[in-house]
Parts: sequence; structure tokens; C-alpha cells
Amino acid sequence: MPRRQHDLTLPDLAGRRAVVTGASDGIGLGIAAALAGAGAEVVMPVRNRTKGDAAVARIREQVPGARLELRDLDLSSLASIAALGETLRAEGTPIDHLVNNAGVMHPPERQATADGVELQLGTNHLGPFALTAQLLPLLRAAGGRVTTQTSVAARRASIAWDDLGSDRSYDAMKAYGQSKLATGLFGYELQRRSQAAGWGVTSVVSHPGVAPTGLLSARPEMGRTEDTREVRLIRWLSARGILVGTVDSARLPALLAATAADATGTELYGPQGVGGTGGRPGAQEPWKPLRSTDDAARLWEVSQELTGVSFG
Ligand SMILES: NC(=O)c1ccc[n+]([C@@H]2O[C@H](COP(=O)([O-])OP(=O)(O)OC[C@H]3O[C@@H](n4cnc5c(N)ncnc54)[C@H](O)[C@@H]3O)[C@@H](O)[C@H]2O)c1
Repeated sequence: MPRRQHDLTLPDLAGRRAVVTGASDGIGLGIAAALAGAGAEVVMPVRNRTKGDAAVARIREQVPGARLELRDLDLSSLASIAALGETLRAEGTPIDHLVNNAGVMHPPERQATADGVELQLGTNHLGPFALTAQLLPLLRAAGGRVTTQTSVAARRASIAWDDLGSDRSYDAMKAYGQSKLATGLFGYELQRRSQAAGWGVTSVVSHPGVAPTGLLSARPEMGRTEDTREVRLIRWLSARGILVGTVDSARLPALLAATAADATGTELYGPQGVGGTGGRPGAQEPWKPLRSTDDAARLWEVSQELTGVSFG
């Protein structure tokens, strides 16, 4: 049976400025291309300029004349995040959309960020947390929207308050689930704090379902010499239109979250098929672990301590 194609018509984004992390690959590349196609100027902060240049060329093939800007960013380094924040604040252009999309998954052995934090917690949660704080004045100036990508892995995850950084014991899957739960909790807490303080910024949470990106592929820097069994299975299912999405469809929930006029910041955008792993994008009630306001408030304080940033 041919796969059912899902698509989205975005509003006209001419005159808007968007920042999309992880835009050199996978889902983020698709998000950046779609926002540029709708007329937005897209800032693409990347770790690797060669990959960034290739991504820009790919987007310009689809969107001739796309307004794209490469910047340097390593989300596993607070110094790199601060440097990007300082540069963009000095330039002063308001930011309408920040899409916190970049992420890493399952280094088989525990790895740490430049700041000594477990890599997945650091890159997937503390990095976007610090980046959002750095860009808050520009987001406030635009009345902008922050979209943060969580994962189906957050659905059954919990926060290990007594071993947040997996210092005592490391389980790659648990640490990933925790990091994606943390970033989702951050997205909802940001919405509550913005509303309470009158920042005028909307924070919306999305998840892409499951799609065969490079997240689980061979990556020497992640200690993986070959594609994992999971990514081979996801590729197989995706090619046959079974259960999971495609790299193309997986970008749609974040795009909907970033642009829907009726988004309130309390819902979870994701694919609405069986198990939430594929299907048409839409909004639903957040999974239970994402609804804990106690965990979200506690994590906010811990994240401020660990990153040294303040939302002012
Ligand atoms: N693919 C899936 O099935 C799936 C499922 C659930 C959630 N997600 C989430 O979707 C998001 C996008 O992932 P993807 O599937 O496109 O994976 P991907 O590996 O194709 O892309 C991840 C991107 O993040 C960037 N990145 C990683 N570490 C970084 C760092 N330290 N600094 C800056 N950029 C960094 C990478 O360079 C890459 O561009 C991630 O947050 C991931 O957790 C993906």
C-alpha cells in the first residue's frame, strides 16, 4: 500500500527571523527548509561548517533564493552557546521563532560535555535551556515562539534526581529518555513563566514520532562504529509505511507547533497515528511525565545552577 503523504501549508513568514538548531541534518534540515520556503530568514547554528554549507546548498536547491545564515554553535559547550547569544544580541535583530531541535542519542558509553555534564542531558536539555535564556531578549522583542522537541522516549521516562548526570550508573536509554523528558518539561515551564512574567513569548512542545534519521547511525565520535539495530529496523518500517514516519513527515509536528495560530503552549504536537510514532501531525494532551509542574519547577532551578544562565 503506498504511504499516505502528510503535508502542511505554512503561513506566510516573510519578514520573520527563525533560528533552527540541528539544521544541518535530518529533521532540522527539513524544518529549516520549510520555514525558508515560507519566506522566513533562517539562522542555522551548526557545529560543522562543511556540513552546514552542504545543508544550505540542499535547501537552496528546493528554495532558490532562500535567506539562510550559518552560525557556529556547539550545544555541548556553554561557552559556545554564550558566544552565539552575545553575537546575536549585539546584532539586535528580534527572533520570531526559535526551534530547539538538535539532539544526540545513546552514546554506548557515558560521555560528557565540555562542561563535564552527561552528554545527552547537556546537549538535549541544558544546551537548549541556556540558548533560550541567551536569546530571550530577542524573542521578547519579537513576541516570538520557542518550539522544543521532546521524544516518545519521554513517555515512560523519569528524572533521576539523585543521579541526574548518571555519575553513579549509566544507562544510555534511560539517560536519553531523561534528557528528552527534561527538555519537554522545560518547554512547558517556559510557557508558564512567560505567561506569569508577561514576557510575551509562547513556548510550544513537539515531538517528531520516529523516523530513520542519522540519530542512531554509525558515528565514531559517539562511540558507534555501525548503524544500530534500531535504526535498521526503523529504516525498514519507514520504507514500507509501517507504524513509523519518514524524515520528511517527522518535521511536520515541530512546524505545526512553530506556526499554529491557536497554539496555547499547553498541548503536545506530534504524529497522531498508532503509538504516536507516525501519522498526521496534530495536538494532544502531553504525556503524564511531561505534566508534572513540580518536576518542571525543580528542574528549572537545577538547570539555572548547572548552566549559570538566568531568564531575568
Ligand atoms: N529521529 C527520530 O526518530 C527521533 C525520535 C524522537 C525525537 N527525535 C528528536 O528529534 C531531534 C532531531 O533529531 P534527528 O532525528 O533529526 O537526528 P539527526 O542526528 O539527524 O540530527 C541531529 C542534529 O543535531 C545536531 N547536534 C547534535 N549535537 C549537537 C551539538 N552539540 N551542538 C549543535 N548541534 C548538535 C547534529 O549536528 C544534527 O544536525 C532531536 O532532538 C531528537 O532527539 C528524533
